[in-house]
Amino acid sequence: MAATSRGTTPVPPESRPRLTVLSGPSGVGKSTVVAHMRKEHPEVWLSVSATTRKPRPGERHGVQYFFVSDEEMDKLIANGELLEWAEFAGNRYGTPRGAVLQRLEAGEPVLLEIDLQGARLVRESMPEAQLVFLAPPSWEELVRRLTGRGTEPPEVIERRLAAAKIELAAESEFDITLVNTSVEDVARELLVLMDVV
Ligand SMILES: Nc1nc2c(ncn2[C@@H]2O[C@H](COP(=O)(O)OP(=O)(O)O)[C@@H](O)[C@H]2O)c(=O)[nH]1
Ligand SMILES: Nc1ncnc2c1ncn2[C@@H]1O[C@H](COP(=O)(O)OP(=O)(O)O)[C@@H](O)[C@H]1O
Repeated sequence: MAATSRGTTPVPPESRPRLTVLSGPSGVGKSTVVAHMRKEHPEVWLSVSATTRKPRPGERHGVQYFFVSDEEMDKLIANGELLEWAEFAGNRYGTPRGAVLQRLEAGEPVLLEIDLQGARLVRESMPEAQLVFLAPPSWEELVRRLTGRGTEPPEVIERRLAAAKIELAAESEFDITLVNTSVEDVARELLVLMDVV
């Protein structure tokens, strides 16, 4: 039989790594943990979402997000191009479907960093996905991190903290909770959960 490269041979569904979803309140440290994890394990594929949020200083189109207009987001939704999408604190965010399915089919570990509403939608459409909740060591520490990041004005912080209360109350819907006390520890635990180490 002719040899086929790994990239072109779909891995049978039963031996594919599961899709992993990481959720948790804004400011808990999701991006920090994921960046730490991918520094040592770049093979972990992180989906890049589309968002109508404006870029923060230093954020680049196609890296942290695909920054799209309201009209472009309308089209992505209407054309069924998103695996899930949700409105969070006044902006829309969605996961491009095609890239995620391709990576899973190729047998690569895939990570989505999305909000609670998105995690619930993934649970419905892909029940085999594992849902991981990243929790802060305390409410006070969450407020400190979100405020200390200095990327949002006070009214946006208020909105995100209001969302955080709802998200923290939904922790039990997740398969596992990791408390973000140490970035290194959480990154390692996630790699274990994703079968990468
Ligand atoms: N449902 C959904 N949520 C997303 C997506 N991308 C990002 N989010 C979530 O949207 C929320 C706000 O993200 P962002 O504005 O980048 O703020 P940050 O997470 O506090 O840095 C976070 O909970 C993200 O996990 C997506 O594609 N779908
Ligand atoms: N374990 C931790 N201990 C202390 N500070 C942390 C920790 N994890 C993240 N941070 C800090 O908290 C802030 C929010 O982290 P970030 O990764 O942007 O959160 P999220 O992506 O969940 O919104 C950042 O300033 C980050 O440096």
